[in-house]
Amino acid sequence: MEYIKSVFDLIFPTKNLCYFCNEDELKIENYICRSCRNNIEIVNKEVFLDSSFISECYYTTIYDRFMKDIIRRYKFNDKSFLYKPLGEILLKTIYEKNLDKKVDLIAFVPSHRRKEAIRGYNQSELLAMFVSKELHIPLLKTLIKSNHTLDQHFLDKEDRKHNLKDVFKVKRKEDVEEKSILLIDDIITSGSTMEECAMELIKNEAKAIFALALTSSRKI
Ligand SMILES: O=P(O)(O)OC[C@H]1O[C@@H](O)[C@H](O)[C@@H]1O
Repeated sequence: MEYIKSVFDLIFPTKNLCYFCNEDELKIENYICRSCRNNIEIVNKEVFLDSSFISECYYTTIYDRFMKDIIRRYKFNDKSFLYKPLGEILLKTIYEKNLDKKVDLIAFVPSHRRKEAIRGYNQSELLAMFVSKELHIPLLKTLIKSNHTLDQHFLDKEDRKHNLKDVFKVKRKEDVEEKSILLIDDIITSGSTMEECAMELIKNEAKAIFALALTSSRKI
């Protein structure tokens, strides 16, 4: 029996490892341990953006020190594999708000190809891919970021709007026409990123945009 367990551990070395804290634990659920699960405050909250392009906008967890650290590691410390537990977390809001019943496509906030080349991945695309696979709803890849811009987190609210003006483009209008789309990002702060993406999708005759982020540092 011990022998079989050792062989199993060799084949699946990360089976009981928490993706967040790396501890070895038996009660791993959705890739994370009980203690890390307890540290995440799921709120499934609606954000009111005063937008003519977004029908509903939500975030899943409170932006506390724990979440801030997880997102920092996911985006800046090469921990792309965190898309799995974070994708599971997003699904909670999707089911709670019935977003899976409301949309035809899953989209993500694109990053500029230069930024993606440096980071090696787009964190929002990985989340959207995970959600698309779980829900069996097609992934939309037609929204692109055509210019390299300053990172939003260096800017104040007013500059965040101007920074992204006209940078998102739909490559093929026929991909979005008459479609209801779930747009995914990691974090909402001012809401400008979601708004600019949604505007481009609606300009290309998408039917409705539902926005969802893991968390929000916006004061509402
Ligand atoms: O546009 P706002 O909501 O202010 O800022 C959020 C964006 O800023 C980036 O760091 C995040 O990845 C997200 O795309």
